Amino acid sequence: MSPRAALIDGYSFEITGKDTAGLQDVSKLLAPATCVSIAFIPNENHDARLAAAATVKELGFHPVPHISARRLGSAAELDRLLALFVSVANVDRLFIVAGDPDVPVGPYEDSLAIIRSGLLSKHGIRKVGIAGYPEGHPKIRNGVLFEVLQEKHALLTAAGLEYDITTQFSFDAEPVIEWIGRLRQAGITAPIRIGVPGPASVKTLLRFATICGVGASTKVMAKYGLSIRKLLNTAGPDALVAEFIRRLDPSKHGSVCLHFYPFGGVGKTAEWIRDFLASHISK
Ligand SMILES: NC(=O)C1=CN([C@@H]2O[C@H](COP(=O)(O)OP(=O)(O)OC[C@H]3O[C@@H](n4cnc5c(N)ncnc54)[C@H](O)[C@@H]3O)[C@@H](O)[C@H]2O)C=CC1
Ligand SMILES: Nc1nc(=O)c2c([nH]1)NC[C@@H]1CN(c3ccc(C(=O)N[C@@H](CCC(=O)O)C(=O)O)cc3)CN21
Repeated sequence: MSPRAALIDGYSFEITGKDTAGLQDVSKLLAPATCVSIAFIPNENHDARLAAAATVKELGFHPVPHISARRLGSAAELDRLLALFVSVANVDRLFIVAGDPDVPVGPYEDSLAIIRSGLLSKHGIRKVGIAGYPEGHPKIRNGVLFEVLQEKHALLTAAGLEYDITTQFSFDAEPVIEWIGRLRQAGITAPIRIGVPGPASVKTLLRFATICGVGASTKVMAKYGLSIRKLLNTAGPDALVAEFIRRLDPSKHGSVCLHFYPFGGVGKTAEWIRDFLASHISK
């Protein structure tokens, strides 16, 4: 494997319950033991999330269920859900996020509340993923995001839990590279998974950008190959990933790899990864 492919080697992948059959179809294209996250989206229930985790495990991958703090009704619900993830899919890692609701439906306001609950250790969780926002968050001030990141670092480290940071997807490498540099300067050495979109139509990418609160200036859209006059065109992360390969320096930016958000296109994303690795392996 060339150093150019090192960024993509160790990549992770994200699905929803509805992508399970699609993942089965392309499972041979993905590296064994890939971390596959299961998003906690509002129109799916726990049964769908559990079935997805079980399939991910059966296919030889590591299931990484998302836990959305604000969408949980009670501590008992979280306790039961974690027990089920362990029993149906041997889950030992989770991605903990606050979630999009403006008002929490139950007792957990944010991901720190889940980390503090003690339930992770109770269920044998050893690795935790948390979110990072190189371009900020529409509802959370940058100062708060940074303080919370440092608090999570302190709490997770003190609890003896390994953790990594997955970034919100982005169409622009510049702010992501800058943000990684700032984190490293602040002494945060955790592995970072850079969120990148899989290949999808311009229409799909813009719809998900809206759903997830990700902005895209005209300049950034043009650089990524997104034209609002050509909504049916497909745009892939080729140039974005090439820029990361060109500019990331392991001695300065530490452990960094890619996290793919396929936005419904699990097959297309898996093929993109296979083709990318094939074209970089000998270079
Ligand atoms: N990056 C990802 O893959 C995903 C991101 N999200 C987004 O995550 C956001 C924050 O999650 P974390 O980074 O875990 O934050 P967090 O749990 O670390 O919270 C940081 C601070 O922001 C506040 N906050 C969190 N969510 C909020 C919301 N929806 N509205 C207003 N204030 C909020 C919290 O009260 C806390 O003060 C969610 O709002 C959502 O937009 C949701 C699912 C997946
Ligand atoms: N703010 C925010 N919320 C999230 O839930 C989220 C992020 N950001 N960033 C990255 C990932 C992407 N995730 C998502 C978000 C929504 C769907 C979703 O709603 N899917 C719908 C289809 C929506 C559509 O096609 O318009 C579905 O039914 O699968 C899937 C994955 C979860 N994550």
